[in-house]
Amino acid sequence: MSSQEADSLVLSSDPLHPANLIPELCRSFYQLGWVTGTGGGICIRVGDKVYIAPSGVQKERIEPIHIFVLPYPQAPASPHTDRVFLRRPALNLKESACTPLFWNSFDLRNAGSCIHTHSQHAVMATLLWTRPTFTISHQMIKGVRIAGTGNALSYLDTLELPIIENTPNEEDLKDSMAEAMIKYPNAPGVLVRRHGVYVWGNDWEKAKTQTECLDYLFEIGVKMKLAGLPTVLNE
Ligand SMILES: CSCCC(=O)C(=O)COP(=O)(O)O
Ligand SMILES: [Zn+2]
Repeated sequence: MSSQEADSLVLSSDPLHPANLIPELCRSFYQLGWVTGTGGGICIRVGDKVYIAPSGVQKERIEPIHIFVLPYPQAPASPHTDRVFLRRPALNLKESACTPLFWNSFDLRNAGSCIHTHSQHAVMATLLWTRPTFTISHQMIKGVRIAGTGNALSYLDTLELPIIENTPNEEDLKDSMAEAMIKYPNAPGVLVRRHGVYVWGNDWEKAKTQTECLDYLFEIGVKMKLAGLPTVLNE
């Protein structure tokens, strides 16, 4: 593929093209405090193409020409096997370090999008819930989907979200995230202690609304815990 053809994968006048959406969504996530200080982000998969932002850059200033495009599926990359790209930015950029974790959402949940936030609500939740899961019930948040079923969590259900331990080694985080996703098939996301959360959806809209719902529940859950209130009734 020529570099002109490769660039055409990220240049579109359609505002809903993933290469236009990722910069726009990252700007709004920055306003929410989800991608402060370069961490966090979103990837979008449309069929056999995955669109990913660069690593370690101000996420609120990304432009379409900064977006990486990878084929899906592809053999898992390791330090010894290079990742395959359909398009790389001309600048000296590297794809998001979250790429292996985003891949978990495609491989294990057939996701069309995955969001990673460093929201302080998520981080506080991982500090106040010392067990391996965050739990909350009896909240009028109707948008939380039970992964795999598409059904919404009801007022009476208890949301249980796994918390994995953070590690400086992203390969370890990939494996423990995958283990948590297998152990908690209904969970719509995975919290990472002292770090943030990964949330996925069938498409970017669902990943975004899931993340909004979960962030609301983290925030209110943290406030309830700090006020000495139980977050799960009849526990
Ligand atoms: C184990 S993933 C470590 C990277 C991370 O958590 C993060 O938020 C960095 O994101 P980037 O897209 O800037 O590589
Ligand atoms: Zn992170």
